[in-house]
Amino acid sequence: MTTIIDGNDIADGIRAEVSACTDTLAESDVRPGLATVLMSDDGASETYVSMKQRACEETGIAGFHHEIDPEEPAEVLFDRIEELNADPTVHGILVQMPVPDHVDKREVLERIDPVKDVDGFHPENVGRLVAGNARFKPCTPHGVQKILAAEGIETEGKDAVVVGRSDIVGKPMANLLVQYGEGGNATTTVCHSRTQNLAEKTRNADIVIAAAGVPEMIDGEMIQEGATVIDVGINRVDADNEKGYELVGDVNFDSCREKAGAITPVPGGVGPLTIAMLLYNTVKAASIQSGVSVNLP
Ligand SMILES: Nc1nc2c(c(=O)[nH]1)N[C@@H](CN(C=O)c1ccc(C(=O)N[C@@H](CCC(=O)O)C(=O)O)cc1)CN2
Repeated sequence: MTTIIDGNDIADGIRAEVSACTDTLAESDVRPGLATVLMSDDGASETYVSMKQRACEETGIAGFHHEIDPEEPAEVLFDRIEELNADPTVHGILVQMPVPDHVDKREVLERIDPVKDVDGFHPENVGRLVAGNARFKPCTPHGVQKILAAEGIETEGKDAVVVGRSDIVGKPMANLLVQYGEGGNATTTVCHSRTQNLAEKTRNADIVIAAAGVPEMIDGEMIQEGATVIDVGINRVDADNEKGYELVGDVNFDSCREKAGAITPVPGGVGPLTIAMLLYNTVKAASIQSGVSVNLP
């Protein structure tokens, strides 16, 4: 029997833990604050930041939303980041990706104060993650670890294949899987657009994590019987419905669902965890900056 993993259910559990932490912080008059910055008119990005702001409201976090016209020069964004770095009511700063082409993404990430970098993308936080001393684990890969733990899926000694090498998912995911400790100790292969014989690699994997941004690229022929299949892809494809699009993952769900031991759907799989882990990191940032301890599992 294949387990269809319910990401909303797992995310709800984490949100409840976050709410308990905001209650603890409130006893010391600390209210975690998250600033989201959107410099884009992409519909998906607008949806994600409004979901993040709503999630803040629901868990006792103060949300501050900033929009910058995507035509503005990069300096406007850099100045805003500097203001947010200096604002003591803001514990976490998130610049929604992607930013416009004329803005250097790396410079954006480097300008965010690393103790407020709740995405975990600043080079200092990337270095800490690789060194095995993470401050903020990037939200989506951390969410995948939470899914595996919640479903009792062991990673130790298992063969894991990550398909995709993005800074947001692929690279940090592989780094987490090779760390010592729970959710790590996996023999990890990273595949990407130049990988030859991809199916040969994925077919040997106990755990396949698809994060390439290519709709339905992993099909049933590419996985082994009983494999865990985690679909990180969220692609909008044209559809004849009210919205004009539907969401599909990087995994062909129908072709993999019978063969997999466990599989995440899209939507309702990894996506909700991305938001939940952002709240988790925001509470952690508030705890670090205020010196008030919270119980974050
Ligand atoms: N600064 C960042 N930018 C981006 C990140 C990130 O972690 N930090 N990740 C992605 C997108 N993303 C968050 O921003 C994200 C994607 C999907 C979801 C989600 O909950 N998806 C739902 C479906 C939502 C819908 O209806 O469209 C699901 O899968 O069930 C949350 C966050 C890129 N940018």
